[in-house]
Amino acid sequence: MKRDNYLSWDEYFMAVALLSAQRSKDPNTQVGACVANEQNKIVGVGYNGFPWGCSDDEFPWERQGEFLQTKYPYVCHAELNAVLNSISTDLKNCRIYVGLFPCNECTKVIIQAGIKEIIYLSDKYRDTDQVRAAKIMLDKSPYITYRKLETNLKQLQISFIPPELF
Ligand SMILES: O=c1ccn([C@H]2C[C@H](O)[C@@H](COP(=O)(O)O)O2)c(=O)[nH]1
Ligand SMILES: [Zn+2]
Repeated sequence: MKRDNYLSWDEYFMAVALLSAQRSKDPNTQVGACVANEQNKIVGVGYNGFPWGCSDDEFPWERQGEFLQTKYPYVCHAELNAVLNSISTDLKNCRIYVGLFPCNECTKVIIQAGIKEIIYLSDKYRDTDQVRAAKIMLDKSPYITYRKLETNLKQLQISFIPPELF
């Protein structure tokens, strides 16, 4: 008989997004994104980080202070990276799984890429103008929907210890 406690597709893709977020060097918010196509194949993943060649050790991770001395003008958002890292430029009918509700800039990228659904976990910035603007666009566009991930999972444990050593 097959196992019954396997991950659903939604849980699996969100777990990939959350695992990708673990690559982020952002000390405050680590965001991951995973794009899946209609065949449930992963076609792109990404996390928030500085652009290629911009050193994690040289660029600022500060949140406050003079704008150019903060991370905000430099960091590439997870969703942008997932779309840019994808194997195709046409993501029509794909879904994007994100740990954090996308900002307005990422939302524009997601809509323009042809992605049809956003599945998110946290909406911690719901009261910001960026997320409000994102939702205004999403609510107007007939081509895309969004929903919060429904799951009973609280956490997922991954062990690097081979089962025979338990
Ligand atoms: O749509 C989004 C919004 C934000 N991010 C990234 C950008 C930053 O690295 C962090 C947010 O930092 P705070 O310290 O929480 O302001 O999240 C993203 O990847 N996608
Ligand atoms: Zn964004």
